[in-house]
Amino acid sequence: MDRVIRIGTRGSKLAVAQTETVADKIRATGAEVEIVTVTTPGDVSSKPIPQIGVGVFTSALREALLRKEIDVIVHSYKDLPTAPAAGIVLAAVPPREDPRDALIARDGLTLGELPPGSKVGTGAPRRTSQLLALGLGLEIVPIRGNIDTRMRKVTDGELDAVVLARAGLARIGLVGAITETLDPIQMLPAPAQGALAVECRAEDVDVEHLLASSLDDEGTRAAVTAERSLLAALEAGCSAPVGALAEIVEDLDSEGAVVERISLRGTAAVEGENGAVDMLRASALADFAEAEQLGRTLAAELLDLGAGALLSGPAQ
Ligand SMILES: NCc1[nH]cc(CCC(=O)O)c1CC(=O)O
Repeated sequence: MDRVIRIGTRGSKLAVAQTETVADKIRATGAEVEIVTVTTPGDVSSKPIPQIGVGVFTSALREALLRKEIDVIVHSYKDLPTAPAAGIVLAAVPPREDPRDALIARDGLTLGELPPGSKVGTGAPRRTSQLLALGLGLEIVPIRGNIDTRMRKVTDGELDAVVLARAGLARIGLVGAITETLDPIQMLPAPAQGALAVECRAEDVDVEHLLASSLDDEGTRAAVTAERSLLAALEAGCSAPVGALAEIVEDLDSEGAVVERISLRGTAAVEGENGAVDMLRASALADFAEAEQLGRTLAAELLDLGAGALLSGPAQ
């Protein structure tokens, strides 16, 4: 590569940390890399995400990419809208971090140890509905802001606990604060949680190849494709009460040879009786090459169960 590759990132500690890991991998190929910080409306406003609009964090970066102010974007994959962006390709999906959600509670408590009435902070309808559906009598308090701000609410005693993505905490060196990593049986992560999406301009073929060869992980791409296809087929976005987790598992084919397949679990929150929250759940297995179809199949099953009437807005 005979030019400097400019990677755009949001200014948050998490965004910068994940951009630096990607930058290091690209530098290892011998290419020269520069990191450019782009401020997005989502960083400036403190309103709840559903009010600012989906994709607030990504649009500003994508506009800068198309204006050629930057050449590469590193996104938290789960924050991307499901609709494709014109002129932009997903050049690489690097190996995923642990996709699970994590609890950070006072006094080292786990979810089951929090007494009824405990205040748990989260701004995500998906986390809110799954927490409420556990029937623990928790009081969900809407919060947002970066990871440090959310954690401080527990240290300050304003909240008993917060729920955050384990991957984000790991990337900024804070896994030590986790008091429980939540089992996906209790809390299915957001589609693509823990994964990164590395984009470039569609016409920038040299950069696309460099990113694909130095960063892409086939297994992560397949898993995330299945999860996001489920989300898209439910016509839901990144702030929907939808959880999904795909895992690559070993299975035997009809001749007894070991093959890799994709196992997908999904959940969607709908309004139950008397304003209660019902979590619909379903699972399915498919061949490795059928990720996209697997997501659609599972979405169809959830729709059959009643997922057409997803809880809307922050499910408080
Ligand atoms: N919506 C904010 C956001 N986007 C990505 C992550 C964490 C890292 C990841 O999931 O890749 C977070 C914070 C969180 O949910 O705790």
